[in-house]
Amino acid sequence: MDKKVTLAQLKEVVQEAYDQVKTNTGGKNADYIPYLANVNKDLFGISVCLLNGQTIHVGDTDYRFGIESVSKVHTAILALRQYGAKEILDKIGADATGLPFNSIIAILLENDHPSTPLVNAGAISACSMVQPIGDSAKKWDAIVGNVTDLCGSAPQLIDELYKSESDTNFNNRSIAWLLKNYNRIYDDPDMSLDLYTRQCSLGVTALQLSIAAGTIANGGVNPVTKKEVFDATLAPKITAMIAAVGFYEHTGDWMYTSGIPAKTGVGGGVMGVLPGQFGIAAFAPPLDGSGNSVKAQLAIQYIMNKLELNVFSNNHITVVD
Ligand SMILES: NC(=O)CC[C@H](N)C(=O)O
Repeated sequence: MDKKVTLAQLKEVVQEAYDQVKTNTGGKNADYIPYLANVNKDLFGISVCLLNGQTIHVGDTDYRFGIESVSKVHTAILALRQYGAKEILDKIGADATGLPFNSIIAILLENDHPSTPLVNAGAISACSMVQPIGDSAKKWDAIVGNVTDLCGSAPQLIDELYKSESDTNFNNRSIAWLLKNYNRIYDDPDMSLDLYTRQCSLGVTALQLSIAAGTIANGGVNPVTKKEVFDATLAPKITAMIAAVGFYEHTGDWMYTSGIPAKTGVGGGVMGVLPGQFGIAAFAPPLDGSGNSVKAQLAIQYIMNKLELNVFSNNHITVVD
């Protein structure tokens, strides 16, 4: 069913979601990365990017927060661009782990396979694959350039977060070297881990993330800059990965209750992709027990349900003047 909504009606729904969720006090900031524990817990913003490039934003959508695991999507796209869909499936995979994002057991259970670029193991593996192999500075330029193209503007490294995370990422160090043991790291393990840690420390806004989501929803063409960032054939691949594991061990519950493939990060960001319709992002630091922003989840669920949209239904909206 195709439903016509005006931009004003859509704005009203986003504003309602914001008003309903703003006072929620559930969850708490990530504290295993010291920087994140100190971010203002009351920050909250929602941004929607339509495929004609219009954006709707409410709340703190210009605040730069740590992109964290949402960056896994961006770098998976870069790896897909550089290697193609088949090689990424063979070398990393596109599977759900059903386990927490930083699980070591998942690597062992999957016969040494990192499962997907959207959990820590696969993301470190993806960073190792970024070309040119062996050149950390050029790899970093490629990672940042790709994030910039997807978001339509540049991210900024949050130095304090990078330092905080580098000083405490012992679990990820184990993952990098375990993967090396299984020949699943395709460059120097310490360099690959450092690139991963640095990309997680990029500061982005909810507005930027909604544009990145809009680029995926729009088949690889950035709706705002109109630049073709990646080939349209890769869009369903990356969305399939997000749908399979975007909320880690709670991905099934998330898809069931929200109907939108979305990826979370412990900085409090969530980025959702509704193919052919829009990209959405919400940001609020307090997290549930699995590291997913409580308010961002509620806000996106509210909007999807209110508009009666679902990636598994036949409902569409057309935004009219
Ligand atoms: N879920 C996340 O956002 C985790 C990202 C964080 N940089 C980590 O590796 O632990």
